[in-house]
Amino acid sequence: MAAGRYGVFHDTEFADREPNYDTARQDSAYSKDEYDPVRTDRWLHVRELRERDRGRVRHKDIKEREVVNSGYRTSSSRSDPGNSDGSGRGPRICGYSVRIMEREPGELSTDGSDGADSESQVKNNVVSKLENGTESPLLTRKRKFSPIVWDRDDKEVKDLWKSRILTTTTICRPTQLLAKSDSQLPYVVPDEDVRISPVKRGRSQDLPTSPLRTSAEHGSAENALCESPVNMRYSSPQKLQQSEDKEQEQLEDEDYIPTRNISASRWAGDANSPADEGEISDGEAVPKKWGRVPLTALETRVNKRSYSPELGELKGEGSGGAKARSLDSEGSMHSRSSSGNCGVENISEKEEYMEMDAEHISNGTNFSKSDTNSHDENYSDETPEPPDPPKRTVNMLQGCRSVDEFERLNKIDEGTYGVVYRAKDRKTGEIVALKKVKMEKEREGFPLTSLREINILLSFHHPSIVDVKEVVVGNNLDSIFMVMEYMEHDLKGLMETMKQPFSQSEVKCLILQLLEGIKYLHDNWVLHRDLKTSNLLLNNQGELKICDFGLARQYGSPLKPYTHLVVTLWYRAPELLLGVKQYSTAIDMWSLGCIMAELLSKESLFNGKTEIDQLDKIFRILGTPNETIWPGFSKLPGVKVNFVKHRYNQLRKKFPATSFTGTPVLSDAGFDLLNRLLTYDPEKRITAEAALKHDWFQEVPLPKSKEFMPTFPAQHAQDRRMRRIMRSPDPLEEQRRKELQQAELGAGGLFGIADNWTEKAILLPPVEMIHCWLTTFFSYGDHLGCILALSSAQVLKPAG
Ligand SMILES: Nc1ncnc2c1ncn2[C@@H]1O[C@H](COP(=O)(O)OP(=O)(O)OP(=O)(O)O)[C@@H](O)[C@H]1O
Repeated sequence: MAAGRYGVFHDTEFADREPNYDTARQDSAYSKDEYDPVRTDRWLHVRELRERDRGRVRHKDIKEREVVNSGYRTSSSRSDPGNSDGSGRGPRICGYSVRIMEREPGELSTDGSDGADSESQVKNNVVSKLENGTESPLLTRKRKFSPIVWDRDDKEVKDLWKSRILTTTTICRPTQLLAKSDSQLPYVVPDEDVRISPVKRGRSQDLPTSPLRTSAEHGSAENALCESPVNMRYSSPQKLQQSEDKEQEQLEDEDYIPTRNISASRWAGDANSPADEGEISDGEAVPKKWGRVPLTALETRVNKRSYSPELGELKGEGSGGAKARSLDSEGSMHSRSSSGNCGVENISEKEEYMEMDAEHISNGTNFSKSDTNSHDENYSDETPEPPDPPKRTVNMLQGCRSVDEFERLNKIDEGTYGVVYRAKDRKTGEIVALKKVKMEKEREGFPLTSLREINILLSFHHPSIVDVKEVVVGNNLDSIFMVMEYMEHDLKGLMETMKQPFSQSEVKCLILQLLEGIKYLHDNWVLHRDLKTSNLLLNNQGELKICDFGLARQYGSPLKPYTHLVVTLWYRAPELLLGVKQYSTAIDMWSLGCIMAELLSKESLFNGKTEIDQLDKIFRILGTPNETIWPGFSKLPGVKVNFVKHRYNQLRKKFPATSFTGTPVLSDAGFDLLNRLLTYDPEKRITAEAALKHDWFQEVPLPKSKEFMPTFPAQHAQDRRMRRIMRSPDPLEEQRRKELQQAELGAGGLFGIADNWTEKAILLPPVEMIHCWLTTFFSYGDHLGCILALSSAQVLKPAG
């Protein structure tokens, strides 16, 4: 038995808790030395070095991608990864040697099949693979992607960027950014020294070796492009360097932004092509679909001085970037024809583009003669201080689809950062979810939470992570929508409609998928930081997907201090509640423990009203921690008050092994997993990787296969949020409702005034809604829409 966590509590309740520590991350193959930044004589050497290293990195990236994505491509299908018969049976439960016992319908058999008629087939497909020593792709997945994440707390970043961020922001896929030629760059035109993101360059070198590091230390220009999709005004490199240094001094809670290795990104590929799935086809990934440029504002003033080293890089290797560039060449300053057809590759354009790029590379000058402030010129100059850069106006919206191409069906839900609609793609008929980024509170630009979310979701691709297909703009040109795959349910809403909680085998199916998604995130150095049942989506194919990456962020080693005000209270780890700022993946694992308990019992485990109350609720059930079970506990910032000493862990009472009273039951193995997830000491808390291998998933009842998961009536027929308000006594929800109703009064509609009215009305409790309808019913005249809107607003006021 572990000496740690529950040492002071009842022995019977804490059998063998020794955590599994052999789950250290696998660092990438990149060595530190290999990517030491080129610091001196930048522009005399940087191109040469970059080209040389580029080839080397690219080669590695492609190789890694092939390995990594070959697994994920399989798993990105609707069936489980590794399931070659497409039956959805996953390979994750491997190597069972369990007796066939009573099984729930759809429960996986001991060989990982679900016991359906194709059991033997699955056995062949899955088990033989394992016998051959081939691991599940999910288990062999290595950290690969490096999304662009705003790495400071929002407040900090905002303060820092106040003087920099324009009121408009550009959201681009990395390939789109790269695709821009010098003169095309309306986004960010960085210098070697101009770090657009609020990153401390020096600190970023503390990072473990990884593909992230590769690009972080290489050409900063391309990195900056990717790091910062925010438009900014430019000062001279020196000025910026000075201000940057100042900022560095000022910021205590500094984070780094490990920059991405673009060639490792799936966005080097085409969303439609195999490359979208991470495959490199003929050495070239074709980002047809993402040739569009999702932008938020019509016009943005940017620095004319530009440099785009990624152009040569991508072209040189013939990877997807070349085609992306040809697509994004629309609207460039080279008077390339703007076909408006974003999804069609124009070969001649591409060739022309490449020629220009070659010239650019060989001559060391910008290929646009008009771009007098080319990067090269600046830096080949003995005096690096350039004249104030001329500004230009660029149409930012070219190539971006309009939200009008979607037919709005209904509002699904409204969160803090966005309103989510169900909509239909008019062209394809596909049902999607549109998440509108809330802009009204963001006077200074694009919401950072949304930037984070878009960056991560566009970068990541995993069956357990909701897929963002593209970003589209609204008619006002100041609204941005994420087009996501549509999921029928979220687990919170679903459980509210269920009479019985999920069975153990169903919970196993859900938790396994969740663990796979979390493992993927953690392997890619991302913390979700807001895992909760309402952020877990479920479709009628039994697939679970994590959504809402607004609080997600990258982390590194050594850990940096981050804000502890993350994670919805009920799912917040004790170290966060106690003010720890250097936290890591364990915070997500705690949330997962809360989610597991909630799925089993259909009730939230710790539903505190305040942070203190939350801690109290945790301590009451798990016992009050102490130095023995959590070394360092007494020194935590929040441990100033004397907490009531609860000596016993009561968790087993909540989840007994057997029950005659309807209390949810949990086997010893299941209870062990739950305990390991809810371990106080974050160092000892189980990791996603270890949890995936936990015995609970290998004992009967086995996890249900996805296709045998129960289906539920679609929730989209009504506004999920309203339904929750009506049914849920959740005080947090109530508070949220009030805030949202306030916000609604000032919020503009998505599809015009009438729609706005609908939106407002639908948020109202029934009586008020009826009142609203009556009011508007008697309205008349040409300005009906306006009257309706006003009426609804008036009715809404008292409710707010
Ligand atoms: N792809 C999707 N398909 C269907 N429903 C979705 C989808 N994405 C989100 N939703 C619904 O919208 C709700 C809010 O979405 P999301 O959590 O992304 O917004 P948010 O503003 O970030 O919320 P929060 O306030 O929790 O941070 C979810 O709980 C879910 O019910």
